[in-house]
Amino acid sequence: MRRLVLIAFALLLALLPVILPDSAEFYVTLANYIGLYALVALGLVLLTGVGGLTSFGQAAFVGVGAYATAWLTTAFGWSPWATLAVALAATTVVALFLGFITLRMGGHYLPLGTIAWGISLYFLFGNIEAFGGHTGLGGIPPVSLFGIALKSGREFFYLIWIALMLGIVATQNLLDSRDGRAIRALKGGVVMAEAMGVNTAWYKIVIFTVAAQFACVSGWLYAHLQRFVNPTPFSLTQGIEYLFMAVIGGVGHVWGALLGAGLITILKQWLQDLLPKLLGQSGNFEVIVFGLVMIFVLHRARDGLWPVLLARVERLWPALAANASGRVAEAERLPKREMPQAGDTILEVREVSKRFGGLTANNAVSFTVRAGEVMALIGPNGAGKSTMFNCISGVNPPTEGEVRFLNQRVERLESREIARRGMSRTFQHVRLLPTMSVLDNVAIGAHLRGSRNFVHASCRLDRDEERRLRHESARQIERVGLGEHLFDAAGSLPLGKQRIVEIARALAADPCLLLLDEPAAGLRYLEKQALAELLRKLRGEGMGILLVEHDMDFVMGLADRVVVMEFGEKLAEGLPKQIQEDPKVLQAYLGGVE
Ligand SMILES: Nc1ncnc2c1ncn2[C@@H]1O[C@H](COP(=O)(O)OP(=O)(O)OP(=O)(O)O)[C@@H](O)[C@H]1O
Repeated sequence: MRRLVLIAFALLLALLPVILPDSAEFYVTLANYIGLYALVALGLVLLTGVGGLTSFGQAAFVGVGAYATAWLTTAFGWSPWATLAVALAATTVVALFLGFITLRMGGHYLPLGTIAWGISLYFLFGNIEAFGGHTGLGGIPPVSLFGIALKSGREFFYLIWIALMLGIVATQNLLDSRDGRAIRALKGGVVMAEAMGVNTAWYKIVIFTVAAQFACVSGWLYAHLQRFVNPTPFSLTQGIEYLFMAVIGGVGHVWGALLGAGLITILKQWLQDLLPKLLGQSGNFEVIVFGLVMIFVLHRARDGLWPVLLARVERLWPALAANASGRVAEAERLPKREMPQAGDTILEVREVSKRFGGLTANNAVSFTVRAGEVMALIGPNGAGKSTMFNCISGVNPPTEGEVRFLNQRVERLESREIARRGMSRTFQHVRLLPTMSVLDNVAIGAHLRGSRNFVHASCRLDRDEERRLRHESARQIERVGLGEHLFDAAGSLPLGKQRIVEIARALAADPCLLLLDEPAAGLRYLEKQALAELLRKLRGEGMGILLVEHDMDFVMGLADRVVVMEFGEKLAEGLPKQIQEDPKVLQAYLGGVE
């Protein structure tokens, strides 16, 4: 049904310039500007809405696209299509340069950084003599398509809206892929994604560059529509307006870009006409009202208007609602990693210490884990167990000591590099992406088992691999007993089940060493038994399992060996029975447990 609505929308768009009379030229112009703005806002939906990276500087990239073509076509007589390629290349270079500098900054430094380069580029356009200074450049030739020069707004309409629709489809495809899951993890899930092997810095650069290129195409189109450019439309004010469009439309929703651009463009135009008449004097009153409307909308609909609108429409017309249950298609199994021999030492922790300022969370701790065994790390609260997990998995490297995984030192490697070698983990404080389905969350675990990149994803050339990744993820979810929750939002499950989803995610990586941080917390008796059964099975398949757990019955019934920690130090190590009888352990930790 959704497809039908889209086709109807596309038909309506295609007919618009034909059915509008000559007297309605204004509406064609308005539609052209909405299309141009929506293209920039689309980039911001990806960058800010989905990726969580706020940019006020997109107007500057619009300027790069506009000035590149204005200058090259007027000064050197280049064809506009050649300048498009150059403009995109120039934007990529500028975006990579600015991205490398600014994307490292967290918190409010990133938006400030984007403001800084937004202003710099704006003044650069105004101060380069070849660009006509603040007066600008005129005489830009029209774009020709199949020998037809697109001189009128009506002709140009098609070029703008085809570019926008292609952008929307490509962005939607991208978000619905392996790379899309990685991008969606950027907002609030960086540590988890890195531990699953995702190179988050790379994906930040990718979305930054893609958003810049959408802006550049918009600028290129703008220059050939107007046939004249000056720096004004590329100022910081316009950059802020683009951000408003994305936020008001619906930050995380691709169609929100179009809604936001449409609403803001029409509202501004309407207010510009209406307010001077109402107030009886001219002035920029629309800016004041516009600001107040923005605050009101942001207050009432934090995720923007698209989700609100969609929910309303779906209530009135239920057939339009997306099918949340979906289906996981059969697919060929992904190749499996070769497992080490059962009994081989796969992890060796040697004299590992971790200090946080004056606090020593781990002090010269050593132990090993073998393939095909369950090693439990136990100890009272604050003993340093989770810190040890972070040292081993590269999330927070040790201050001193060595961690050897599969006979190679890994203590200075990034967590994604360690994940690539076959270590996978869960977190004590569950790190799922709550609005994403259980299936999508688990598929992040399988990230390293795919190789198709964002270009393949945008063009839908990744479907075969994607089917295999989803099939494998569904298999792991079934395996941990959550088959009926495949399409539920991960955040809607009880905490105990969310922990199990984390185990499925870790298993989707096909690890040879599994690090589980309190997997049984929040589980009922039968669920714990099922979990213990699963872990025994994995052990039987040759997997090494390192387990932090407070439930002593669970640990003692499952573990092959136990390491006890207290105050950051190793207190004891041995078989569960030895540990249970060790007087030091009984006194310091187990106390009443017989
Ligand atoms: N990032 C950090 N910065 C400063 N101190 C930290 C940090 N992480 C852990 N600590 C401290 O290190 C000590 C060990 O904490 P850790 O979480 O490793 O213990 P734990 O054995 O896992 O405890 P629990 O069973 O309660 O999870 C605690 O005193 C904790 O406050």
